[in-house]
Amino acid sequence: MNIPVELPVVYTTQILIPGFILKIRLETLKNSDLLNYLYQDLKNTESTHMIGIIPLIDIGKVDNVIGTVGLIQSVIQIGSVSEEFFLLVQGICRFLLNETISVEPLKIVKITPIDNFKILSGDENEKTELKVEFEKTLSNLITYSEPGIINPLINKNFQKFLKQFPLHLIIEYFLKNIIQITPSDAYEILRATSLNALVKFVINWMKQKTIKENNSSTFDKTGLLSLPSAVIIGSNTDKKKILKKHLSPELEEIYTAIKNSNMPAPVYDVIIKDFNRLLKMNSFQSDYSVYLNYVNYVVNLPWNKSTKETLDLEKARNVLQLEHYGMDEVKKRIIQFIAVKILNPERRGPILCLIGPPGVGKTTIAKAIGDSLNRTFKRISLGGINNFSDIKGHRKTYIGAMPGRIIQAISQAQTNNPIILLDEIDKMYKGPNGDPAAALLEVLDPEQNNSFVDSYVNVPFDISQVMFISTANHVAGIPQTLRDRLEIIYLEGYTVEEKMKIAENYLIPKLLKDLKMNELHITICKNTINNIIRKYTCEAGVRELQRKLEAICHYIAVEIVENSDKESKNYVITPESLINILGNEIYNINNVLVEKSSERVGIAIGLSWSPTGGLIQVIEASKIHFHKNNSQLVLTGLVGQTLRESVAIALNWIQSFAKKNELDINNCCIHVHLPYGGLKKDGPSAGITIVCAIVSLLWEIPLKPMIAMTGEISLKGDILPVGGVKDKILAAYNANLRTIIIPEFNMKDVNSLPENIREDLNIIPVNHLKEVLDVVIPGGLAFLQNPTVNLVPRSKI
Ligand SMILES: Nc1ncnc2c1ncn2[C@@H]1O[C@H](COP(=O)(O)OP(=O)(O)OP(=O)(O)O)[C@@H](O)[C@H]1O
Repeated sequence: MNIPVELPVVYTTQILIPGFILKIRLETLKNSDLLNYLYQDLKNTESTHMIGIIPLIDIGKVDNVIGTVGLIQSVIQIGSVSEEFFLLVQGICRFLLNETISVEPLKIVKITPIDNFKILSGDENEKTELKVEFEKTLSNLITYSEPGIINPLINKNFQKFLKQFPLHLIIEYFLKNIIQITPSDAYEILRATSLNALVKFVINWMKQKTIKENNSSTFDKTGLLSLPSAVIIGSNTDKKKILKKHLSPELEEIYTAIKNSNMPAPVYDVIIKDFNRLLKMNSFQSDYSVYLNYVNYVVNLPWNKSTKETLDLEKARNVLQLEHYGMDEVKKRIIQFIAVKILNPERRGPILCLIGPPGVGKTTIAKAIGDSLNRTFKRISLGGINNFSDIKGHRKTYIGAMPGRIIQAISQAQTNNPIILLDEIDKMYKGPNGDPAAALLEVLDPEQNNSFVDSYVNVPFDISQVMFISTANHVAGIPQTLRDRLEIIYLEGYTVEEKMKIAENYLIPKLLKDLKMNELHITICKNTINNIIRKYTCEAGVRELQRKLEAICHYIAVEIVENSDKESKNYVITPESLINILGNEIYNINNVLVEKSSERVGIAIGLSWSPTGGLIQVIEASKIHFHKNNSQLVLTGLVGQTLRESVAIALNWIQSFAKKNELDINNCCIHVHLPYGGLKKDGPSAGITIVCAIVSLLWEIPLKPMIAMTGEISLKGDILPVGGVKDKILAAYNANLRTIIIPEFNMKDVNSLPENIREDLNIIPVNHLKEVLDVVIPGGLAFLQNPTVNLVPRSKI
């Protein structure tokens, strides 16, 4: 195929690699010139219909920019006037960008195609070494990896497989059929500009998947393993004793493992003693299995096995950038951490703690940190733990004794320097059997953790090389002593726009890959994603959104399977089709109330906070003419004690304010309701919203439209600070509310909002209820104080 030397190029978040097809989503408005060009190009049968696809991460770079020449398979437009269109592009070959020829209307560049992937380069020694390493790593992978990674047919006949096919085809087979390519892998594969580099990539991948990689490589080097010298001297007699006795295959295996374990001398002595005790026991004795399991477990801990860490800023930046949208603060901190480690590899870094609402990517970014450092990743869920032994283990003599979670994670990782994620550190609590937080203190203390003693293992194990990262939803749930050891990074919820980008570029491609669905089967329009976010989810993160997208894919899967003849059909999911797939809209009620708030009296828009992030909480007030208890207030909407008190304070303040302004409100009964009656609500921050709703009702004037508010009130009308302001502002922003009233004390929270959002908002700081009323009442405070200043027509309740 002839590759042109000049090509129009586009930058895309997803990465196209040769031999693969990619569906690219582009905005029509921004890419209208490209669209016109493509239509002309497709009409012209002589033309080759090619464009260059360059990773967005390389935008602005001039040197060493590698892209892929893509053959346009089709241009998909949904409807006649659509905000977006899709390109189906097949990756043909890599290219090196030489120079930019023009920028407008299309970016055209001069390229040099790179197409040398059939043979290895370099001298013969180099080539043989690479081949031998590939074969050895594949053999290790087959022997030690978890089942299912490699096709069983290759497992059986891998020598034949290696002989039968040339190396470049084997590599291609790996890339297309075995490796689950992540975005950062795709970038690395794209930038591998020779067969040698691709082989190295596959070797590295196989090493990561080989559970006992370090174990086998130490065997292979010399075939000999030395014991610590102190033990050799001290253990001669032990050896004799052991050799005298005939060992069962089980014990023989443990003995070999002891010899090869490379454990420190004092530990070796302890274990040999236990092993000897085992030899003296009869296998029918009740203790026998306890000692057998114990010795077996301890011996197989990764005493001297560590993964070779990659400290490469460029690679780390790419992995973090390509696998997660946004999260700049965390990414910046990780890059600093790696830079410090490059300068001083011995330095122990801080323990990062990522705090944020559910589904904002805390766990997955921690995993990406593991990938960027090439360290094994293990997650320990601490949610619900209430026992000291969960962290520190039980003594082996207990019935059903087990090591603690930390040692279990290290044992599973089979390396002494994994990244361990302590997930949900705020959800542990103290139970009758001790405080797990106290045990964690020892784990995280750099002074103590080089000789951490798990009660089950009962000998010191050095966990100082482990990198701990923790996550939590609320800082308040973390015990103070633990909090002091952590470097806290806060993650905010996402805006609708950010969620859309995450859905388009991360969640949908990942889902289709996980479900092994062909990306060509399904097209989810931008408007559809927007509708799902607004009407079917109510969250700060993207977990619910991910579930809804998954539900759509499952729905299409049934269609594809039931109508196998339609397999090549592209299912387009439009906003209208959502009702069939996801059912009725779930979260639109609040939006309706928000929109109606400007037409009716007695409605104010408040902001509340829940563990899932900020929420819009409309508050309604209406008059009822009598109530059976002669009380002045009816309060509904599953409200708690603090909220109840806020309403009482609000009424009290309004009474004195009304009196001063000669309005008699003593003879009416007011009903205050907080919609979503099924959800419990509490807290003091609804104070100002309640006052505004009741004032609007009593003075019979609708509030100015689309103003959201939060703030606690005192009896004298002062506004007190509240919590969760950042999340609340984000919720207001996502609901298209751009004017937000907050307590002046909380203005510091506004600084940590992303700049583009801050600029788009009109945030009004207030100190007193009168300032609030001056903002929300048409005509301002003057209207309330002198109702004859009738600026707007009064409406009826
Ligand atoms: N910025 C982002 N870019 C790409 N994907 C994201 C981003 N944020 C979240 N996700 C995706 O959302 C899903 C949920 O993320 P994750 O499980 O890491 O959330 P979490 O913050 O750890 O939640 P929890 O507090 O409930 O444990 C994952 O599939 C993750 O990949």
